[in-house]
Amino acid sequence: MAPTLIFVTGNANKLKEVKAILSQDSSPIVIESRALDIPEIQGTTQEVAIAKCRRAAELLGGPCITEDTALCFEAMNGLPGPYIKYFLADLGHEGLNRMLDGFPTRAAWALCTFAYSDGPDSEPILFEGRTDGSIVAARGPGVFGWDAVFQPNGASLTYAEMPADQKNQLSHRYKALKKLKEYLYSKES
Ligand SMILES: O=c1nc[nH]c2c1ncn2[C@H]1C[C@H](O)[C@@H](COP(=O)(O)OP(=O)(O)OP(=O)(O)O)O1
Ligand SMILES: [Mg+2]
Repeated sequence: MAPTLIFVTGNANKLKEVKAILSQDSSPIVIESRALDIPEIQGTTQEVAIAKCRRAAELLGGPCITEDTALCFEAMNGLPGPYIKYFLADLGHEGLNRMLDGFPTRAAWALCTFAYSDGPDSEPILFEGRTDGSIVAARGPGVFGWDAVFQPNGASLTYAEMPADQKNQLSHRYKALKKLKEYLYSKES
């Protein structure tokens, strides 16, 4: 039996991608979503992910997964990282590009951290996926976050320009979800 998991997120685009990535598999994990507004602390990506998942498990009173996405600029030692949501909201695509003007590199990486908790009394476990690329002038539809300004290494398209299946085969989210899936299946057997 494929496990049913509650994915706590307020982001409809994340949910859509997670469902699409899971459906690439023959025995998919079934996701049910819950949009709870959970405050996010400051700290490393791991600290932010653990605190959010722990709180989600407390609120639900049972097992759940959460996901945190960071966008890290090499020129800034990994910042904005987990704070990218606020940088994007205030600066937009153009402002993110301008942040890197005058720096020697526009290299960046997208980092996805899934957290799994067995319930309110367990410590969340983390699964990370990273895709390296660079920050470019926006190309493609501005539907999902910073997709239009992130071009993975080796690709000629930004995340936003790629067909969904292409992004879902190389993305930070795909790589992290693969590790989570392996963990859940090994736990079952
Ligand atoms: O693949 C992605 N491609 C482009 N943009 C993305 C992606 N994944 C997350 N994003 C954006 C959403 C938010 O502006 C920030 C992450 O913040 P983050 O706290 O993880 O997401 P969120 O608050 O929207 O949803 P949640 O309720 O799951 O915390 O980067
Ligand atoms: Mg969030």
